Amino acid sequence: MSVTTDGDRVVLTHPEDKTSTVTILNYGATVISWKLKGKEQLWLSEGAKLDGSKPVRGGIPLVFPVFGKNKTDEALSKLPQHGLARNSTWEFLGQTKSNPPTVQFALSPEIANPELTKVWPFDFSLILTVELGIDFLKTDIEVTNPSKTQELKFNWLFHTYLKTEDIEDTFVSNLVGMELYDQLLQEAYVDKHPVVTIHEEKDVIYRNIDDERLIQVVRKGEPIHTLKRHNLPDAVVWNPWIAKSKSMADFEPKTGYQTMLCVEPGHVHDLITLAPGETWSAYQLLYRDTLKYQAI
Ligand SMILES: O=P(O)(O)OC[C@H]1O[C@@H](O)[C@H](O)[C@@H](O)[C@@H]1O
Repeated sequence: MSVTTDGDRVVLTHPEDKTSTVTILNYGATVISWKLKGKEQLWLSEGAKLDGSKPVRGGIPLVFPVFGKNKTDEALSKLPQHGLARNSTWEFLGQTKSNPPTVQFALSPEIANPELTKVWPFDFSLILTVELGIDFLKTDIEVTNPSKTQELKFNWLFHTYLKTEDIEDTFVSNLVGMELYDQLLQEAYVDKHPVVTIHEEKDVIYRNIDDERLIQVVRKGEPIHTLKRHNLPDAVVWNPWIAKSKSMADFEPKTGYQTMLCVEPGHVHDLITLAPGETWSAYQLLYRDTLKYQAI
């Protein structure tokens, strides 16, 4: 059986390779594990709450309708950091394909976290599609504005926590020449470094990255993760490092920053606006590839 439901979660197993699996929590429709030939690809805090009491610390939390804290849009500014998708229980719609195993989840105001839809009273329909390839994981999102009268303004971001054996031997490539906004320095500049290395807290938003750039996480010359994006022009690179890790109660072990890196594809540099009845879609594709250094 390539798809099984087990209480609060759904597990996909690839029919041609039982060691490739993905586990999705109904809460937040959060991917909490992706094993590629038995090897875990995602980082999940040992202190992550999986009971719906707070967003999952790790895996692939979903960020909608706001990235971070919005300070300008009257309604969005009332939502907590990163919005309501990751702290609402989504509806499991079922399996759409058996090979590669593919499932869908849905979220709408009728079932979203009522505390949050109260402060952000907009109609929306989200469909998340998760496809487990034998050597890839694809997460697709479709956002529809069902309203007949109101525009829908939102951000979208896949808050992907990637695993690495050692962050100090790891770099991110193919972002050279891209403009970024450094959330710690609170300034924007063009990144001229050939690769992105992590040796302190890193919290930067790369903006308007060329679609054809494959973002690669490389450890000791080996590309351990390759990220292909569609309709997601921005990417956050985040590592909390020592002090920030200590400040997050659900970030465990406290040395966990040494074995994780968030590379978060999204549309966050401005708000997407959907007219009544319009739909927007995007995907992230995580897979193994050879080294593709694109100094475009
Ligand atoms: O603790 P949260 O709400 O999951 O956010 C974690 C991090 O998420 C990142 O996307 C942000 O750029 C960081 O600023 C933030 O600290």
